[in-house]
Amino acid sequence: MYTINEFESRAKLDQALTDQVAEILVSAVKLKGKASIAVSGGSTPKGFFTALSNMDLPWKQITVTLADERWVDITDDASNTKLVHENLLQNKALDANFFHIKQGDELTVEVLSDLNLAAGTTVLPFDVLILGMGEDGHTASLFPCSNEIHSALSRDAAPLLKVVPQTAPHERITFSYAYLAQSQNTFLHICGDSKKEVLEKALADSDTTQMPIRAFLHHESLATQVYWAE
Ligand SMILES: O=C(O)[C@H](O)[C@@H](O)[C@H](O)[C@H](O)COP(=O)(O)O
Repeated sequence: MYTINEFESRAKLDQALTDQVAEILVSAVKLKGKASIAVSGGSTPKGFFTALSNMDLPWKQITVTLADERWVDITDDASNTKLVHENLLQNKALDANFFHIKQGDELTVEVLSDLNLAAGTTVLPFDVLILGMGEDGHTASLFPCSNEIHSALSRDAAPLLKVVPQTAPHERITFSYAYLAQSQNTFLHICGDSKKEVLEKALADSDTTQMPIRAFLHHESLATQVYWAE
């Protein structure tokens, strides 16, 4: 299930999402002594990252990680790790912890196994998950065009998987649907009229392998909060 929140501007969306996420993270730290947030890459979240980085939160008790990553060097402009370090882990968020899902050069079975073990004990389940969405209805690196989509959407998937999209560059590592869907608070952050049309298409049908974002929108108990501005 889902709710749709529309905003007059991207700046107003960024601030509203920041306020909501900040409240959740503070409550989680008060309750558990720690909190975790998984964010997505792409061009949409930069304003949100900057706004959140300026919030006075208990950042030393908060771990930031990625819903997915391109398997490129973390100095590469395509790296989501680079994007997050340059836009979110700045200002007051400099003290936040970061869980690297890109480690080493090769995405081997051993690397995946180590990462799955580490993720299970440090960041899962996420207190906050920020999803984006591509024009093809992909989210995180759950790509409809990939050969791995069925396993990435299966309920018994491992936390982290390797995905090779056919219509987007780079090998990817992504958290699987089964683990992303355990997040305590899930937000879909999208902007622009074309993304609104993609959302309407996703809501109009249920085939999740065609549009993986549907697995979150049509989930029987997961309340995905859609934040949209033009
Ligand atoms: O690694 C990635 O690219 C993201 O995780 C991906 O899922 C992104 O959120 C969408 O492709 C939307 O990207 P834009 O915000 O650039 O439209």
